[in-house]
Amino acid sequence: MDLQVFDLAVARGGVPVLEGLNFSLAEGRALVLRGPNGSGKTTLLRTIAGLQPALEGRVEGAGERIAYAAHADGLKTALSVTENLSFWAQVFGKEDISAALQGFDLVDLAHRPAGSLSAGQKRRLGLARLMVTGRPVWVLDEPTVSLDAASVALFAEAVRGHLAAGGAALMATHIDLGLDEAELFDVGPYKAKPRVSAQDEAFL
Ligand SMILES: Nc1ncnc2c1ncn2[C@@H]1O[C@H](COP(=O)(O)OP(=O)(O)OP(=O)(O)O)[C@@H](O)[C@H]1O
Repeated sequence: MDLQVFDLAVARGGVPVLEGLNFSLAEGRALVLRGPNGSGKTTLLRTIAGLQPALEGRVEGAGERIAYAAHADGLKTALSVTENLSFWAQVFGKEDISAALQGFDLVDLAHRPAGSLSAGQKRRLGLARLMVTGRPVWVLDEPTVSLDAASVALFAEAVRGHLAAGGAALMATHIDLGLDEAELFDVGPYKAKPRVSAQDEAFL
């Protein structure tokens, strides 16, 4: 099932930021949102993830098919790496966390409390959670923040594996992930519709 966006308009803080968006994302495909700071990528991803309502239009193939990773890591600091992943696996009705531990090079950190990890290690753990959700559509907001080059490569490999298994990924990122198979989607600035007063209307 494709993720599909039809004539979508999204707003942040009550202010429209993007409109007229149409795209679809098929199984096995990745789509990278590009656009300058403040152009509305986060707002779009939040809307697709169901965290805020659309202003106009609709999204299909989302809902419970989505695993969303945002700027906030959402980790439980007192729990170990293993406990964090097991907790999330349970939430999604899964058990096996070994692929996630290995995929994000967390085996040697397995017993460390999440709160004691470095920024990049925390980010790796946050992204590893995607792998234990079993959800097919990964929606990722700036997934590589704090990651070094080796960790970016691990992340790209995890996305590749997800796509190969029939998953899909929609992400906003300013860096080149080296995912040649990813398509690009440029989000443009919102163009406010001209306001026409009743007086002007008389002349139209
Ligand atoms: N909580 C908020 N309340 C009001 N306006 C907000 C809020 N968060 C963001 N905005 C504004 O909404 C617009 C879109 O922001 P958004 O975070 O979606 O952009 P972005 O493309 O993800 O930016 P970046 O590349 O910097 O992460 C910006 O003008 C921003 O200032």
